[in-house]
Formats: sequence, structure tokens, C-alpha cells
Amino acid sequence: MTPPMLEVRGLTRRFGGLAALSEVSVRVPAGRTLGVIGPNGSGKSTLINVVTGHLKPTSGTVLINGRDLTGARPWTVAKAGVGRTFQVVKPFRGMSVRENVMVAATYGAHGRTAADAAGLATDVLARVGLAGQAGRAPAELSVADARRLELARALALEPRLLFLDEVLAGLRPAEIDPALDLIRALAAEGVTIVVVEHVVRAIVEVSDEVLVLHEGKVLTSGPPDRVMADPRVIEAYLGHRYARRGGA
Ligand SMILES: Nc1ncnc2c1ncn2[C@@H]1O[C@H](COP(=O)(O)OP(=O)(O)OP(=O)(O)O)[C@@H](O)[C@H]1O
Repeated sequence: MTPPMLEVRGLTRRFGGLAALSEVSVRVPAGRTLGVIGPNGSGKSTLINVVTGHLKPTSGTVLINGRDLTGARPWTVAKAGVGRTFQVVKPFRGMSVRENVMVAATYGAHGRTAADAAGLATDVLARVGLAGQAGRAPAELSVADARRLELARALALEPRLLFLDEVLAGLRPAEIDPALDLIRALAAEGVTIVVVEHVVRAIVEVSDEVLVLHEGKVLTSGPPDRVMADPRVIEAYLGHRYARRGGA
């Protein structure tokens, strides 16, 4: 039987007395998209960081395509075909946008030559809508374009499993639909995607399944429509969001 592309079992990560993640278990079959939502501080980024090797778990297991990568280093996880974006963008500042993407292209799982990496960088930059900014320095980019660069760097790894950490943050409403189209296109190509997002509409539109975190624990999971209609989710997540926006 084919293993899930991602399987997390009983994953816990403590920071001192705080359990940022507590006994979280989830399976994402190959080619599916999992949306992860939850209030600020509920453990979403910690989940990504532990799975991608940027944080060690306190306990629990991480299997990627059936392979135990619990506590592996980021490099090893990337080589296993896992790409990610960071909530706080971290490009190499001394390189152009294009060079940043080329570095990622050579670093990926596929051991590419410089010429191949250049070709792939061109494709990926066009795909995320950054072809016109390729020669610029990352510091010159708008917030939205800096997020596109993050996405381009993750895509240049040609991941089989892709973690998107709030890639829609800072985008204008008109920019959200093209971003969702891109996520759907990647899914249609067979990429398994875990998308963390505060834009609930986006999660509902792209996810096959939604996982709701609350105070580091799984509150519920299931098909988007069912999860969004769950009174506990409305209370824990939507209520919180609406409260923050002053009831809007
Ligand atoms: N390196 C760290 N050291 C100490 N505490 C941390 C660290 N990283 C995260 N935390 C804490 O762990 C909890 C979960 O944080 P996390 O960033 O995973 O939440 P999140 O759901 O991604 O939040 P947001 O929606 O604001 O990005 C929070 O209480 C946070 O303050």
C-alpha cells in the first residue's frame, strides 16, 4: 500500500512549560491538500518547523512518504522532496531575485547543473509572476513580491510535499485568486500541499481536508465545509478573528 506523503504521529513540542504542539497526529495522502487553521499561537508554524527540521520535536514521529524523518535536519528533509515557505521572508540579500531562485534550484533533490537551474528559475519566476523583477535585489520588492519570491524559492526545489506558511498575507484581494489558482495547479500536478492560512475562504477553496489547531492540540479535522460549520471552530477560531477585527 502506498504510504501517505506526510504522516505525523503524536507530535509534541514544548518551549519550557508551554506545549506549542501537543500530541498532534495527521495524515496527508499523496496529491492531496491539507489546510491548517487556528488562532494566533495555536501551533501552526511550529508544526511546519518540526516537520521540516527547523525545530526538533519533544516527542512523536514524522514520516515523509513512509520514511522516518523525525528530528532530521532541514537539508535532509529538503533532499527528501520537501519545500517550504517562511512566514518571515529570508532571501539572500546580496543576490538578485533570480539568483535566489537559482540557488534553491541547485539545492533541490534533483542535483541540477547550473544551466538546468537557470532554466528552472526562469520557469518558476514566470509562474509566480516575478519574471519582470528577476534582476532586482530582494530588498527592493514589495511585501507581496517578497512572498512570491519565497514561493518561487520553494518551487525551485520541485517539491513533492510543499508547506505554505501564510503565503497570502500582504496580498491585495485581487492578487489572492491568482495565488489560489497556482496552488490548485500545483495540486493538479500531484504536489502534496500543506497550507497554513488565516484567509478562511482560501483554505476552503483549495483544501481537501482541514485541520484545526487550538492551543497546540487538534480541535478537529475533516472536509472544509464540515469543519467550518463546527460550532467549536467558530468559537475557537472565527470568533477570535471576528473579535480581533472589531466584529467585522
Ligand atoms: N522559538 C520559540 N520559543 C518560545 N516559544 C515559542 C517559539 N516558537 C513558538 N513559540 C510559542 O509557541 C506557540 C505556538 O506558536 P506558533 O508560531 O506555532 O503559532 P501559530 O499558530 O503559527 O501562530 P500565528 O498564527 O501567529 O503565526 C505560541 O505560544 C508561541 O509564542
